[in-house]
This record gives sequence, structure tokens and C-alpha cells, in this order.
Amino acid sequence: MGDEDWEAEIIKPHVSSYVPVFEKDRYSSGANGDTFNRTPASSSEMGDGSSRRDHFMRRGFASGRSLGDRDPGESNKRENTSTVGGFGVGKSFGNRGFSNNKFEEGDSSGFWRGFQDRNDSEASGSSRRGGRGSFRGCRGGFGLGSPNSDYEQDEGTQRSGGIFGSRRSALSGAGNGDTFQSRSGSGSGRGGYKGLNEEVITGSGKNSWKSEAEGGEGGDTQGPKVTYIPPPPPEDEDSIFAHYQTGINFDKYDTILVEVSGHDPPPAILTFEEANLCQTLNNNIAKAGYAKLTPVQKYSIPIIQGGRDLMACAQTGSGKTAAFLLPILAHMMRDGITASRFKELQEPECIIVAPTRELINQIYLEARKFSFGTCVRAVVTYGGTQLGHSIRQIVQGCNILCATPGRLMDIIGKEKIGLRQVKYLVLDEADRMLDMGFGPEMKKLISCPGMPSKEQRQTLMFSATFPEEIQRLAGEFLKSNYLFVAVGQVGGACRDVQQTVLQVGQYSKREKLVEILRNIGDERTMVFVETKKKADFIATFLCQEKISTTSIHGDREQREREQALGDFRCGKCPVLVATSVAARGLDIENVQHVINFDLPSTIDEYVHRIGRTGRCGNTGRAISFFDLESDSLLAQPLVKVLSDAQQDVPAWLEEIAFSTYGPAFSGGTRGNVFASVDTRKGKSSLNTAGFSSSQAPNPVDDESWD
Ligand SMILES: Nc1ncnc2c1ncn2[C@@H]1O[C@H](COP(=O)(O)OP(=O)(O)OP(=O)(O)O)[C@@H](O)[C@H]1O
Repeated sequence: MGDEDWEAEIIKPHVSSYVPVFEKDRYSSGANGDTFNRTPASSSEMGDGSSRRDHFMRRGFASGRSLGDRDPGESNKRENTSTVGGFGVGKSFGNRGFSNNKFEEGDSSGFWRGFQDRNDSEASGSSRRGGRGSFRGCRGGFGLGSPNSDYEQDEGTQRSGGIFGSRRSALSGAGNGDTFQSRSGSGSGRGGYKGLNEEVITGSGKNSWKSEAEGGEGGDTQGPKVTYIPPPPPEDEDSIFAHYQTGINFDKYDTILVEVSGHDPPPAILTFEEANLCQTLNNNIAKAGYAKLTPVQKYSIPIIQGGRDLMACAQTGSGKTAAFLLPILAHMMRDGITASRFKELQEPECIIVAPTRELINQIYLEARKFSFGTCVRAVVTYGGTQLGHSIRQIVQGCNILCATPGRLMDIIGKEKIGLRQVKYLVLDEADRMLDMGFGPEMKKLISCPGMPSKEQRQTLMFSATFPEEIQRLAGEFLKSNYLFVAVGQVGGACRDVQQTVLQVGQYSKREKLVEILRNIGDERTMVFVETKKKADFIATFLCQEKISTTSIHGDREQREREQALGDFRCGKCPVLVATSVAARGLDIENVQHVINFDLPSTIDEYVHRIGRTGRCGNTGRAISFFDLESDSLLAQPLVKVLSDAQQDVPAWLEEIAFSTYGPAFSGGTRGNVFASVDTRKGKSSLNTAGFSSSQAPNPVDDESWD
């Protein structure tokens, strides 16, 4: 039974699974789920010492060398991007996972059934709990502002016609409610898309645009009204500028090779002063704790300031967000913007899109931080929250709109946002934004009435991974003379993450997970699994094992997702079980460990997942369970990623990689493609700042989407 079938099992599609916080002391320790007592945890309940586990003893599970053993000159050994060669190409493979897991079925079905029953019967109880902050955790209360009935009338049932009046039915067959997404799905068209996990759409296969990660916020059919209003972020300066410290490897960023390709790139800058930003921005940068530019910032800031389009690829956690926000804000300050004022139709100068709600909220908070004390007003809107609330925020003034794609199109359709003034269009996690899940929606966005043509706007794309075929698609969005910045190897893993791959069969995974988590102690750990149901299941299981755990995935209500993230951020629940909805972009302080309980089916996804640790020069560890039965097609790209990041490669993994016949040797398949450099071959030009190296990329055949 594949993932599709698991989706179909969900009985009440619009009701979130109800597993907000797994508090180990609040359940009875019976062998199955019938005795499981789900108790929404409050801060005080979770704040006792009960979550303490044995301290991490650094033994056993990590076969790789310790971070301290790393060769200090390793960055000098970096191979040129052109050496990617025949690796990094694997086949997408579906039908893995939980449902095929005899072990899980045999040993846990009673547990699971009991657990599921409770989900179904108690799901509505979630609305009784208070909302929590999504960022920097630990704040209580939500809600604000009286509802504006004008806006709310439009929600939930009948979408406004507007310019997109008929788009839903055309795109997805059955429409989708503003607040409802059928999760029963048709089962069609999902298999080949696996690995992008829950952000993939139900319903209409590859042509469907709708994201489960987005929660199905846009659409025309009936569904329960979304009433969730996220708590406003704290307004005090300390909170706005709260940040964590750069790590011991921050300075090593300077040794990473950077390649800039495209015609006539401006030279990189070496310091913030060289960027000539206004005083307010400089103050904000200092208050944010930024003393030194990261490589992607050194290159991207002058390129954006020079008015060029940009596709930038740099490792996870290396400061891509500021790389686009700072020059955009600098331009806005220089050119002058329309000061925020109430208007029914707002015309932002900048639109930023990102694939998940939590990520776009994080970007918004960064935008708010850097624009602090200026007249630039940033607003965020994302699915799973009350549309009327978003609109009320927007109409008060909006220079920078941060949005998830579905919600953005809804707001445009409601004619609350006009596009005529758009000067900057930013696609964060751009490869994800352009793939089959979001690509159609992005195309609609750029062909919306009023949207300036690509010649008239500046389009900026950022990601840590950029498969070649996505680069080619991106051409439609970018001016032909766009610049491509590759910091290190495109799609390469962050070297500050010590990667360990363990051979663990399905039947042993849970035991191994518990062993590792007990050794880790209270250090913050993200555990990635492949399906939403499995996320709930594993989180519940860990709770039974007295390990304080919460979970985040696309079947949870937004309130629950934000609460889970808040509890994880503030350390109340040091373990977060997540699907790939949390794989990209999330910047959470002190995540020391990532565990791939299930490996993803694409290597890019792996790179993003492990990038939740080892950020901003800090070190981290990633442990992946490699199941011979289901993961062998990932062996080749995994060996490539490990060796490029100068990690130990287990001999057994190498053996599998070389014995597995895979598309690595036949041109590649979507998903595991490892882009080497700018796909516009032969146009490479070295930048002048002394960091670069260049080599003509190997030609790679065009691939079709199918
Ligand atoms: N120049 C800098 N000095 C100090 N800290 C920085 C600097 N640039 C960024 N940071 C911090 O580094 C962290 C990671 O930055 P960011 O989230 O932008 O990374 P990213 O490259 O977008 O990662 P991902 O690929 O995972 O999305 C953030 O906490 C950010 O505030």
C-alpha cells in the first residue's frame, strides 16, 4: 500500500490529526494506543524536568569521525562542480514506507488503531486549545482584532470570481475550499511525485497545483471556515532582533569556492560597508548580530543592487534570506516607496513566495527585522489562517508581501493586491517553487493582469538545490542575462553537518531511534519520516517511550503546527517528528541533530533536511537510517553527497551504490539530479573577487518531465 492509500485512510479529511504535544508523563504506558492519553500541554505542564533524558554519550550509533577530526584544510580539497559527473542521478521510487512495513503492522496495529480512533473522535477538541506563537516559541495567546465580516463572508464557501473565477475547477477537478482540502484524493498521479511529500497535491496528479503543505487554503468548494488567527509576533525590539550566534565554522565560509556565471557580473563586495546601505539598515544589521557577510551575500547583494536578475544557490543555513532582503530594502529606501496607508487595493513593490507556511512566516519576520524603523511595511499571508485577518493586515499598507502561493493567488483574486508596482519577485526555495507542485501557480502569477513582464521587474531565485531541469524552467521567469551564483557545489550538503548513514531495516528502526534519542539527551532533534501518518505514529510512540516529542505535518491544523514548532523552538519538546513540510528553510536555533528515520526519495530533499542543523557556521549531526529494501536507489547520490562534503562513506553504502543499476549512468531522472552549475553552458565568467573557479560543465541531456 503506497502513501496514497494512507492518505485515503483519513476519515475526516478536513479535521486535523490531533497530536499536539506528546507529553510523556501524561499517558498510561499500556502496550497499545487504547490507553494513550493525549493531553494538550501547557507551558507549565511541559516545563518540568520530566523531559530530561540521559545525556548524550557520543557512542555507538555514529560510525563517522567526530567533527573535531575533520581535516581543517578540507575546503581546499573541494572538487570543482564539473566533477559531479555520473553520480547524483537516481530514480524516484514510490510505495515505500510505513504502509509496507510488516513490522509496524504486526507489532503496532492495535496501538495504531487506538491512536487513530482517538484522532477521529477528538479532533475537534483542538479548537479548544489556545494558539501559540510560531516563532521564538513560548508565547501565549492569540487572536486579535475583531473579525471583519466583509472579508469573512467570502471565506470557506464561495470564492470570489475575480480574475481567477474558474481556475480551480480547471486545475484540480473538484474545487478546493478556502479551508478545506480533500485528503481522500483520487489516488491518481501522486506516485511519481513522491519525495516531495505532503506538499504534493491531492486530486489531479501532476497538473494539480495545490499544496498540502499549504493546507489547501485556496479554492472554491465548501469546507469548514478557517478561523485561526496567528498570534502577532512580539513588537519589542529585543524580540525582533533576537538571534543566535554564528558558529565556529562561520569564517570557513570564506574558503568555499564561488562561481558566478552570466554576462558581466559586478564584483563581489567584502563588507557590509561596501554595500552602501542607509544608516537605518546598517543599524538593523548590527542589531541582528551580523558583522560579516556570508559568501552568498557578498555576491548577491551587488548583483541585486545592480538591477540584475539572479539565480543563487548556496548551502543551507548560509544566509540566503538576508542576501535578497537587504538589497531589496536598500533599493526601496533609495528609490522611495509609497508609505503605508489604508487602501482597499494594495500594490506592493516586492512579492516573496516560499513553499511552506512556517517558512514564509520566518521570512516575513526577517523582513520586519531589517525594515525596522523604516517606512517599509512587510505583511505575511499564508494558508491555514483566516483570510479576513490577512486582508485586514494587507489593507493597512503593504510594501513587501510574503506569501505562500495558494494564499497569494486567493488574495490577488480578491483584488486586495495589485501587481502593477511589483519591482521585485523573489522565489525562495526556488526549485521547489518551480517544480510540478507549485510551478503552474507561479506561471499564473507571472501572467496575472498587471504583473510587470520579466523585463520590467527583477526576479530573484534562491535555493540550496537547483536541479538542472528546474534551472531551465526558471528561464521563463528570468531575463535572459540573469546571473547565476553557485556557492560551493550546487545541491551539495553543508559541511558543518556530520553525516552518518546506518543500515537499519524497517523492523529495527524504532528501537534504534529510541536508542539514539536516549543517548542524545535533551539536545534538539528533528526526526524526519516520509508520511504524515507515520509522523503521528512515531511521535506517539516516542511519547510512550517517555521522550517529549511533538510533530509537524500537513494534516495538522495550522494552530497545531505553530504550537508544535513553538514547543520545539523553546525546548519544551526537544524532539520534533516531521515530514518534509519542515525540510526546507526553517531556521531553528540549536537543532543539533537531524535523524532521517526514513530517507527521502530524492537527494535534494536529503540535503535540505539535514540542513536544519549545522547552520550559520554551527556544527550539527545527521543520522540516516538506510533500509536496504527501500533506499538502494538513493545510494549513488548519497555517496556523492557524502564524499563531496568530505564525510566518511561506509563501505557497504559504496558497494550498494556501485552495484545498483540506476539512472545515474543513463542521464538521470528528475528528483535525484544533481545540478553541476549554471545550465547555460559556456557562458561562465569568473568573478574578480578571488574566490572563484570555473570549469565548463558537462553537458546533460534534456529530460522530459515524465
Ligand atoms: N552575515 C550574517 N552574520 C550572522 N548571521 C547571519 C548572517 N547571515 C545570515 N545569518 C543568520 O544565519 C541563519 C541562517 O540564515 P538563512 O535562514 O537565511 O539561511 P538560508 O541560506 O536561507 O538556509 P536554507 O537553505 O536552509 O533556507 C539565520 O539565523 C540568519 O539570521
